[in-house]
Amino acid sequence: MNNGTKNKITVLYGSQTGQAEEIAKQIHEDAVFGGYDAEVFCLKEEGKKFDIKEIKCAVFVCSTTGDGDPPENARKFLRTVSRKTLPNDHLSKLYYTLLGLGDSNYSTFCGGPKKLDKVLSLHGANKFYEAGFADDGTDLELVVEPWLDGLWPALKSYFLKDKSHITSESREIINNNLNELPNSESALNSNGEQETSVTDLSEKVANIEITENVKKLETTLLPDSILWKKSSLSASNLTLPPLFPIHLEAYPTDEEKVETYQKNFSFPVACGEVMNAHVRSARVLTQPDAVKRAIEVEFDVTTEYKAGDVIAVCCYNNKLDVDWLIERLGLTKTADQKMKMKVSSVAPKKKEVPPYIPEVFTIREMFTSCLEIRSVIKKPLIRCLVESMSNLDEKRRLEELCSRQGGGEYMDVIRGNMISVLDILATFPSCKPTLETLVQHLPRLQPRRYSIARYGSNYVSIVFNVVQFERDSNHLSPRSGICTGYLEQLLQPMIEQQETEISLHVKIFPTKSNGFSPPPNLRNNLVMIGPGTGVAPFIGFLQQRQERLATNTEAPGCAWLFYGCRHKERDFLFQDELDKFKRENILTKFCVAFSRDERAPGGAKYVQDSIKTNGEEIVSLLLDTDTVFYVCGDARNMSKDVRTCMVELIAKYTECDMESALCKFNGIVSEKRYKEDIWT
Ligand SMILES: Cc1cc2nc3c(=O)[nH]c(=O)nc-3n(C[C@H](O)[C@H](O)[C@H](O)COP(=O)(O)O)c2cc1C
Repeated sequence: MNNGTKNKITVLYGSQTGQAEEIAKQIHEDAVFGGYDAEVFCLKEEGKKFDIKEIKCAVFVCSTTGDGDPPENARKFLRTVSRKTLPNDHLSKLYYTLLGLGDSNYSTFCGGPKKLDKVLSLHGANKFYEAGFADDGTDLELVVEPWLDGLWPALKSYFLKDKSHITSESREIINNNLNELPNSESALNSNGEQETSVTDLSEKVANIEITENVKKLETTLLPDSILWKKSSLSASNLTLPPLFPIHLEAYPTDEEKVETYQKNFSFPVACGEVMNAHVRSARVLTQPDAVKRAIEVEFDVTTEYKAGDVIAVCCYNNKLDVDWLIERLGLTKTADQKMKMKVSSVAPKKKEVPPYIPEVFTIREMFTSCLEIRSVIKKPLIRCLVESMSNLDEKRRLEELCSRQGGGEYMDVIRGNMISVLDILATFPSCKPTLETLVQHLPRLQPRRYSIARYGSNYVSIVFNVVQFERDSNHLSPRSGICTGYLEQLLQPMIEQQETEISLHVKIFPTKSNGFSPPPNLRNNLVMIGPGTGVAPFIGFLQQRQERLATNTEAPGCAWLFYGCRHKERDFLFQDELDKFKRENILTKFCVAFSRDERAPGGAKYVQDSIKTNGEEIVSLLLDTDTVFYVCGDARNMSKDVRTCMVELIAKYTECDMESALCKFNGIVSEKRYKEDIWT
């Protein structure tokens, strides 16, 4: 990749929850490694750290938030460059490319980066490499990796050649790269976009689900063979990704150790300090025979929260996983010694120790609280692991999995089974990576975000389901989700004793708004759709409505909740609270669906069945500009089914075809009257 001369690249990012920022910083690092004179800035630093009019070659990485909006830290930049007083071609000296991040579960896919792309080109900027739009709803890597593979040759051409030819050439590069992947749907069209429609999405999701179920079964039946699955590449020549040297060095120290979580290094999503919140109470909301266990935990807080706010919980890796990893790496003897980390003296300039690694740490603590040891392993780390292997068969298999030719197998075997570095270490005994390799390659352990349910001047509560994964290929105990497993284990003594004498603390912090907050006026009609733990934020919405109603003088709009769970007697969350809200007319309408109970004829199974039953009224609310719809919960099925249901109802009750109904529905979304807070 070394480009010989010091050509200058500026990487600019707009990021709401940190993914675009992370990718931008990686591009910057790779560019420096490749010999470019590279710099990286957040878009909000325009006018302070960089001046867009002075930049000749920029790589933008930008995500989407809210309903197709640019991230908060990109908005001022967009306003600045599109100021009416500026000449139309004021960016004509700028050559740029753009990587957009979005999620096709949302109705305006990649709205933020597409806006940015449009604004840049409207003001005369020239594209030297086709934009890529990556989908967090399926897998960002599907587009990010081939886009990055194409970026370097495109940059090289840009610095060498006549710029006017570059766009079509680079489009070819990225499409060729994408076509190598199993999911050729991801190839970009001539506008560099991935288009999706409501129906495309539900088909795609159905297919993913079927494959996932098959894979789950394979995982359970043939745990040891997932990574050894017969490869079609056994006779192929392989092209491996570049091998980045390890530039970190850990060494023992006698220095004093100060207890900090990830060195108190800031989280991009934070909008306030991390606090060690005291746990006021914890209770299980479901019955013991429920399929999923839902827990509500209440924290004492000093920051005032309001309905619709989201908090982040700092979590820790599972102790069994950490112990196993330490033993597997042969680090048992040194695991509790005080260590420091430095950049090795032979490393290229500008390399640094990850800023979230504490000055003085123990290996055990670092694996517990700093690194994602369970996240899906990425190709650059696999490439590094290859170097550490002595067994040739094992080595070849890992080479296949990280090779360009093995793109399909990587997606299928590694991503499809959520294979982590632990699984690789368990399957390939000759793999012996150093501690430094893992610190350099494993991502930072991220806090997990939860919408607040109940709130008061000095407390908030959140609700979570304990996520259970079937089992692992490495014979460790069945595992839970990282954060929900951590919370469940921590809270268990309090749950069992049903008292608050036990003193527990959890590190939490407030996060930037995601736009999912109740309408400003009580006169607005409110339609809430939240099955399962998706009901949590609506408890806060209803609590706020109750407070407003107590002092209100104007006529309030309606408040309608569609809720769903499996069994009335087992997992009906907040039943007492919701019944009370209904009795007191704070909730004006309440529809509940039970998916696994014997139903009376016509009884609803899913929320969308209840919505259909009330179709005419729902459509009149959709068309009423005083109404806001909120959907919270599962992105894979529920949110898509509800959206399809809304479009079908519009078609039926306004007597139009599906295309015009979809158009009307999209209009409602862009008016920000249909909001979603969904997760996969
Ligand atoms: C609250 C919220 C709203 C979002 N809204 C959209 C959206 O309207 N359209 C879209 O394509 N993606 C949307 N996304 C998906 C993000 O853009 C995607 O997950 C991206 O990878 C996040 O990158 P970031 O961490 O740099 O912000 C949304 C994500 C969140 C959490």
